[in-house]
Amino acid sequence: MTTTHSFHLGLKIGDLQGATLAILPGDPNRVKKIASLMDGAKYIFSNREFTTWSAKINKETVIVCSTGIGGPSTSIVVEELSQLGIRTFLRVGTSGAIQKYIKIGDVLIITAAVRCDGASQHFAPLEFPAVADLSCTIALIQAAKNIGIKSHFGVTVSSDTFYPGQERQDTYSGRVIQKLRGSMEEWKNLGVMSYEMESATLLTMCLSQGLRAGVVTGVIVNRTQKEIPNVTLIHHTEYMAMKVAIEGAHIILSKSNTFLHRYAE
Ligand SMILES: O=P(O)(O)O[C@H]1O[C@H](CO)[C@@H](O)[C@H]1O
Ligand SMILES: O=c1cc[nH]c(=O)[nH]1
Repeated sequence: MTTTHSFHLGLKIGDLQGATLAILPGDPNRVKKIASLMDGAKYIFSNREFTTWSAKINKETVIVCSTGIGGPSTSIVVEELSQLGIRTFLRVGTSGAIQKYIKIGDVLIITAAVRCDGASQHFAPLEFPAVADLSCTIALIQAAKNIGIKSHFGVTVSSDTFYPGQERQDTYSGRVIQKLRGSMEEWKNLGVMSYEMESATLLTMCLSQGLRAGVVTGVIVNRTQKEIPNVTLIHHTEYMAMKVAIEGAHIILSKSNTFLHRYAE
């Protein structure tokens, strides 16, 4: 199915100039920053939490579009951009580490997500795994290496809420419902790296519909030490994750990368 105008993103097919890859930050304020790190950054449209710019990598158009926070708005972005021709999605976001060995400022390449969201269940039953595309994951790992950033790869939990779903106790009510008490310790013991809020929806949607998706997040807090991130540490970490996403896009679009192309075709 194709459409000429998207209801939420406000995009027309011509705006994409044949782009097949989109970089998806959560925060609309990150869109211009990401596009400006590439060639020919151009504002396209903004509506609600969805801001869209385009830019070029090696003369090929790449779309940068914010998802807002959480699965429901992410699912809208993936649906409307895939209707307009996008086939590869790279999420770039922030996350809270739950393993002691992960430091603030490290980047996490997400291979799979624990589906503690609601939106992904509208696309595939819970037994279906939220797994990243292998070629995107390899490209992001290579990208972090090229840039010289410390990266880890593994699983994240995607939660619908920032506070109780990630077992934060220091809240207005101080209450975490019984079902979620001890959940952080459990994920930690199972080797999960982090919490964030969109990957499960993105990865489930893409894997179940023949689309490619990869995820890189910058670690802005370590939950084994602290509940709330320190805002002064966020910008550098965000910047490093953005650099990895752009370099990853570069690798994915590079025609000389025969291994990735053979794998993806
Ligand atoms: O920085 P972004 O991409 O928004 O990602 C993380 O930050 C938000 C919560 O503060 C959630 O969207 C979470 O997934
Ligand atoms: O702890 C964190 C940090 C960023 N985003 C999240 O969802 N959780």
